[in-house]
Parts: sequence; C-alpha cells; structure tokens
Amino acid sequence: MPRSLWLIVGLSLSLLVGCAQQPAKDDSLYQDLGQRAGIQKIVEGMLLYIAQDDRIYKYFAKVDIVRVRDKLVERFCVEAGGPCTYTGDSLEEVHKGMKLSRSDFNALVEDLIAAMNEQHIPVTTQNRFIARLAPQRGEVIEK
Ligand code: HEM
Repeated sequence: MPRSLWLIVGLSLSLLVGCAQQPAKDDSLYQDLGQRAGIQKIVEGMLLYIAQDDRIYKYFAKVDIVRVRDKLVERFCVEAGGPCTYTGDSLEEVHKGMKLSRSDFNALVEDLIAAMNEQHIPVTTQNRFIARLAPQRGEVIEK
C-alpha cells in the first residue's frame, strides 16, 4: 500500500476511535422543545404564570427577573441536551433559605406545564422534560 494511503487509513481509523469514545449527544428533547428560542418562550410563559400564582409568587416578588429568566433558559437548555452552558449558581445555593416545600415545587411544575401547553408542546415531550427536572427536587426543596 502506498505511504499516502496508509496515512488516510490511519487518520480514518483515529477518527472512528474518536467518535466511539465520544458518542453523539442525544439532543432530541432539545429539538422537540423548539431549540433555544422555544425554551425561552416556555421559560417566559412559566414566569408569567408564576406572576399570577398566589401559591408561589411571593418567592419571586423581589428577584432580578431578567437574570432568573436567562439562567433558567440556560439550565433548561442543558437539561434538554442542547448546546448550552449553565453559568448560574448551584441549585442548592440559589434556593437556600427559601425553605421550599413539595407543594411549592409542584406549583412551579404546574406553571411550567401550563406554559408548555400554550406552546403546543406534545404531552410526551412535556413528560420527558419533567422527568429530567424531577430528580433535582432534592437540591431545591427544604433548603
Ligand atoms: C427543578 C426545579 C428548579 C430548577 C431547575 C430551578 C432553577 C433555578 C435557576 C437556574 C435559578 C437562577 C440561578 C441563578 O440566578 O444563578 C433559580 C432561581 C430561583 N428559583 Fe428556582 N428552580 C427550581 C425550582 C424552584 C421552585 C420550586 C421555586 C419556588 C417555588 C423556585 C424559586 C426560585 C427563585 C425565587 C429564584 C430567584 C432567586 C434569586 O435570584 O434570589 N425555584 N432557579
């Protein structure tokens, strides 16, 4: 085999090995939520529902809502498998001192569902997304 061909075979093999070591990330949920623009609409919708939600509005009354919106979009994007980086603080740190309960958590999830319904996100997609958020409840409540 000519030397140049060896080089090509070698390079192709190393590419294959590289791919095998780093499997392509599954971003189907990110796509189904409408990518970053779709996620931003969902977050903004959720915050609007929260603003009308007497159960949990009190927690948000004095926050920097633009920052919370931006960090939530990043966070949800990462959770959905999208190409984003979360630059906010840890969930434990952020929610420390709020003493959130399970009911508070459920109320926020209800507002999130309302926002996803408004964006016509199919229920199967909604359930996939909520299944990724649910395990984080422990980092958020009773802190
Ligand atoms: C899995 C569920 C949750 C996630 C992933 C989440 C995520 C976040 C993120 C990313 C931020 C912004 C962080 C930053 O500024 O660096 C934030 C802030 C906040 N979250 Fe949550 N959160 C969750 C549940 C809740 C619940 C249930 C409540 C209350 C009912 C809540 C109330 C707040 C408030 C009030 C802030 C603003 C804090 C501040 O800026 O002082 N969160 N959350």
